[in-house]
Amino acid sequence: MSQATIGVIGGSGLYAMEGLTDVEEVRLTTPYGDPSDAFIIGTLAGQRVAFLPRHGRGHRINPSELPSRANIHAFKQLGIRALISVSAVGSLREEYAPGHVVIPNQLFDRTKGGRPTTFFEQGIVAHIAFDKPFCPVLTSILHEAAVTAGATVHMGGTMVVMEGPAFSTLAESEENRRRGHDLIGMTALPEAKLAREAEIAYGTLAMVTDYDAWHPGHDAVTVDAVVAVLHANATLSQQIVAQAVARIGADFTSPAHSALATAIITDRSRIAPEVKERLALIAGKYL
Ligand SMILES: CSC[C@H]1O[C@H](OP(=O)(O)O)[C@H](O)[C@@H]1O
Ligand SMILES: Nc1ncnc2[nH]cnc12
Repeated sequence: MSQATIGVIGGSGLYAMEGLTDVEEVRLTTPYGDPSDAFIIGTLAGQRVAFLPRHGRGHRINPSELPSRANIHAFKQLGIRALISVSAVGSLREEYAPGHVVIPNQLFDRTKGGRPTTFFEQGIVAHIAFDKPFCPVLTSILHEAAVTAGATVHMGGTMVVMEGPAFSTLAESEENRRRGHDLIGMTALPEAKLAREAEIAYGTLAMVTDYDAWHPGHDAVTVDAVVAVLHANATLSQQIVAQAVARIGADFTSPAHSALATAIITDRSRIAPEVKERLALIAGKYL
């Protein structure tokens, strides 16, 4: 079975990773269905890295339909300890301009409740701590990497995750600003929550592509405008990822790696064998 220590999940505009050597393509299956696509595993900065395009090659899967449990389960099968998410985001703040990079430190859930958000169900209950939804260790590595790559980068910010796929109305965009949110996207949840349940450190490299709907001096967001900014910054995002990979050593540790130690509340003697089997990879050592 192929193994890697660092995962990269590419969002809009990032469907392949440059600079990988000794590349293999791996298709995985999981108890939660198939991941978004085959994984591309290769060596970057001396480390085995597994890349997955979140929306599939050709961008076929919408944010509500993403198989996030399958994706995270498959990263866990590969042995991933740090997962870098690259995401295209709208900005809700003047200072976070299109072309800039933001490393968010908070999430606010405005999805509509249809996305499976946990591995722990149907006979087992776990409540993970999620006050810090992004791994602080990985977050600071991503920040350093972005500085080194020469990006205009902002550390911190709250990303609101909306359901989509339509972009926000003007009223919604203004309300998100009144609430103090800084960025908007459609995919970081439940992905970040599931990564935490799987004890994988998770951090987001947010590529600002637009000012959403609120900015009086900018047109409403369109896919064409988002893609144009992403294309202009494609090399930059790849360089940041490469810099981050080089900084995530073999000894990388994160508080996320023990997230389940105090989270499972169910009486172990009452967990059915088939439930234990389904969760063997995610939580076996605690069951
Ligand atoms: C193409 S604009 C909207 C689309 O882009 C973002 O995707 P990702 O987070 O995977 O980069 C956003 O969440 C929407 O899915
Ligand atoms: N304005 C926006 N709203 C939601 N997701 C986005 N991804 C990129 N721009 C976005």
